[in-house]
Amino acid sequence: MIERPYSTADFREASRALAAIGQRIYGNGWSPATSSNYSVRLNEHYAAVTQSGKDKGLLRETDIMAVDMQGQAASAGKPSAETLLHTQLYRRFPKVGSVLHTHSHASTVLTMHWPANSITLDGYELLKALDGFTTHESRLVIPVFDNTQDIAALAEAVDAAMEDGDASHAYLIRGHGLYTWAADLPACYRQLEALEVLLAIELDRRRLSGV
Ligand SMILES: CSCCC(=O)C(=O)COP(=O)(O)O
Ligand SMILES: [Zn+2]
Repeated sequence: MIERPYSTADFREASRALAAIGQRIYGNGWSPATSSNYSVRLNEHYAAVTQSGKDKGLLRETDIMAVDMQGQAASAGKPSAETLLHTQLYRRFPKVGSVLHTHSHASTVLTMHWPANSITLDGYELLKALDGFTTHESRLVIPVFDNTQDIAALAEAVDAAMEDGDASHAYLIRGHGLYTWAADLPACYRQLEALEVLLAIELDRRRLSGV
């Protein structure tokens, strides 16, 4: 029997959980038209990630595969085209256990209409859903990176920004979407939900105030 470099039970559990969370995220409208990718760390060297091009509203356990931390396939399937954006986070932060990426209406409009290189969420009670935030008197600065089809270059740019201390919980890619990460999948989903709702609120506020 061939020994896998990760536990089969961990891979099955991660696949089951990712399929369920994908359907939930799709239901919120944040992963349309096969967009988005999701992952869970299996151990120091491997992660479970969505295969490329899967319909997230119909996501099944068999749509998940294993990759190493260089983004290379470690089980059957074609990994997400954006796998390097997941493995960059796992490599940089040993305590990160899950990464979720979405393509919401709010993140797309906010980053396309306003040319700023960051979006600040300030004073919201819902910020307390994020790890490390204990009061509404808080501020989260979310960096915005320009979109590119060169995912390796984008992963390097994100890594360089993190070396400078930017991007504590999430970052945005202009006209593309949101990446967020946390210690495990439930915490990452909670954070994603808070951020997507806050980005939608931020968009509404900007529209109402005509800025
Ligand atoms: C149809 S969305 C374009 C690709 C993308 O941005 C995305 O999130 C999905 O890519 P994947 O390879 O993970 O399916
Ligand atoms: Zn994407």
